[in-house]
Amino acid sequence: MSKDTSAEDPWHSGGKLHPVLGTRDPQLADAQRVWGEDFEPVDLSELEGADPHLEDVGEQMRRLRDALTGIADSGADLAEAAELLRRAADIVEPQSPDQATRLASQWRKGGPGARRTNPVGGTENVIAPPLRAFGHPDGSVSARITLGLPYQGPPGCVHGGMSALMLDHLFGFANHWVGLRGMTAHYEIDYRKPTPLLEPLDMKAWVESHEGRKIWVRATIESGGELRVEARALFISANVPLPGRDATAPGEER
Ligand SMILES: CCCCCCCCCC(=O)SCCNC(=O)CCNC(=O)[C@H](O)C(C)(C)COP(=O)(O)OP(=O)(O)OC[C@H]1O[C@@H](n2cnc3c(N)ncnc32)[C@H](O)[C@@H]1OP(=O)(O)O
Repeated sequence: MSKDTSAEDPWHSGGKLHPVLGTRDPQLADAQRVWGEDFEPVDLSELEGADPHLEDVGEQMRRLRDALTGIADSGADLAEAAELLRRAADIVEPQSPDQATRLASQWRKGGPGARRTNPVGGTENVIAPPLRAFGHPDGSVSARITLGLPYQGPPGCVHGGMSALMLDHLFGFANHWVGLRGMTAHYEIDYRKPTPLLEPLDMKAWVESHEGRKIWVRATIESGGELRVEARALFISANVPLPGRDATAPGEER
């Protein structure tokens, strides 16, 4: 059976998807018409963290990131913090292999790939919000996030590039959730209303159709029940050479 992740997120209580204004709300029956009667979304559960200390460092770095942005006029004394951070960097840097080595290590057979380090959902990446996606039995995926000052574009609003980044990533999950995989080839986005900082954003993405290597996807961002951003993209199934390996073996792309 398909996995119902609704209990893990209060927004999804009852397993009902939040209605999306102005767009079609795809249902399991629709998905089955596209994917066949046997349609069953794949498991999108999170990977276990590699190291609790690494997870903790990521969490503390994000706390700092959020606390530091816009602090300049507050009169805060940052001398001790700067010294502690210098010491932390002095401890970690000598232990960290060069980036090419780490890249190859991520993509070793059975490795995590970029799941824990990507710039959108990676809990080990300080620039990631991090966004967590949930899959639904109707074939869509969703995420809820409240973004703070580090992601500001227009005054009090989310940077449009950040919205585009998050939705592109969610497209990837929408593909994955229904057993497809591709790269963004063409991407269109409409910013319908400003997207606020400091308020929950409800994101949703789904595969609308696919034919051969082409996968058409759609996504939305809502806040306060209002549509803020709508996006459409064409993904093309493609294999990418894996860092540190001679060639991409079939079935080993990620
Ligand atoms: C759980 C995992 C979560 C992770 C989420 C991560 C999501 C991240 C998503 C991304 O960020 S992907 C990174 C950004 N994208 C890229 O870097 C892709 C760069 N582009 C390419 O590598 C190639 O253009 C591509 C592989 C997409 C296609 O090249 P190909 O040489 O394999 O295909 P080709 O150019 O022959 O096109 C195949 C078909 O697609 C069509 N096509 C390709 N690009 C198109 C385009 N831009 N617009 C419209 N149609 C396009 C093309 O016309 C053709 O149609 P027909 O078969 O009908 O002739």
